[in-house]
Amino acid sequence: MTDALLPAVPLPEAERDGVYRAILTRRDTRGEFLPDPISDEVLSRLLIAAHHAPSVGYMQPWSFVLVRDQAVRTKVHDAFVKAHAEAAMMFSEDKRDIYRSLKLEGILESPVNICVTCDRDRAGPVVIGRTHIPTMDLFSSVCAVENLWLAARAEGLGVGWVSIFDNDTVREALGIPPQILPIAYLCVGKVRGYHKTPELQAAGWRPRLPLDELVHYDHWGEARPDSALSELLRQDQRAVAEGRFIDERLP
Ligand SMILES: Cc1cc2c(cc1C)N(C[C@H](O)[C@H](O)[C@H](O)COP(=O)(O)O)c1[nH]c(=O)[nH]c(=O)c1N2
Repeated sequence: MTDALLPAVPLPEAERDGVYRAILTRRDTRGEFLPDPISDEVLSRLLIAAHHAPSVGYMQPWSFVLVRDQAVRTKVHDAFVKAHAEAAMMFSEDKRDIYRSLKLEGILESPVNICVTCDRDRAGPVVIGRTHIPTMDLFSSVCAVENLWLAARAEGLGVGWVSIFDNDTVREALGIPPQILPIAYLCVGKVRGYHKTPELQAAGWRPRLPLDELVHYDHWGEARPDSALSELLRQDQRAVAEGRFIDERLP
């Protein structure tokens, strides 16, 4: 079986920059949603992006439940409120007030919610690439989520992932059958704008970690802080933080 190869050359500069721009300015959006509906044309493009994600054994285990119905969304929101109160008590006292002050969902304000699921039986019991690591199908659905998220950023939309609820309550609200796993509950819509830094970072919850310290060489724990790559990683990360990456760090 042969298939013509596309030339493996970099994308034209503006397109390449656009990919990096989408990645670097993508945000988890919660409090900025506008009620404007999303057109079917845009929604179709987002779903096309999601459907072209990589998947283990080409399983394409995902499905997408589009949720606009207010009654259904209210059930999901109720589940969030309950879990959110429970979650607050799990954090140490010094973090509890910050946690409670964070806006962590846009279920009712966004015009559409999309639940991305995983059908673990979609390609039969034996799947190329899942034979020894059974969770690979779950990760494939997450790849679809990230594709959708980046496409939404390219379209000027916001996406907020909500995972603070009991999954079975959400499954019941959406009528998802027992053999299908809800993977991601996404709030999608037009937004007033994107925060420049992740909200949890701005709130002092956690900083972005130094990338060069997350890279190991040949063996776990083997660091090369003085290598040329480590220095580049530090410079590139600084350039991202200062908004100079696309202008200064791409050739
Ligand atoms: C699997 C998973 C689950 C969640 C999230 C993300 C992911 C990947 N995030 C969003 C998360 O807080 C956010 O991605 C990080 O704080 C980084 O911010 P940016 O995405 O870069 O804006 C998220 N955000 C939120 O407000 N409520 C939530 O329940 C969740 N759940």
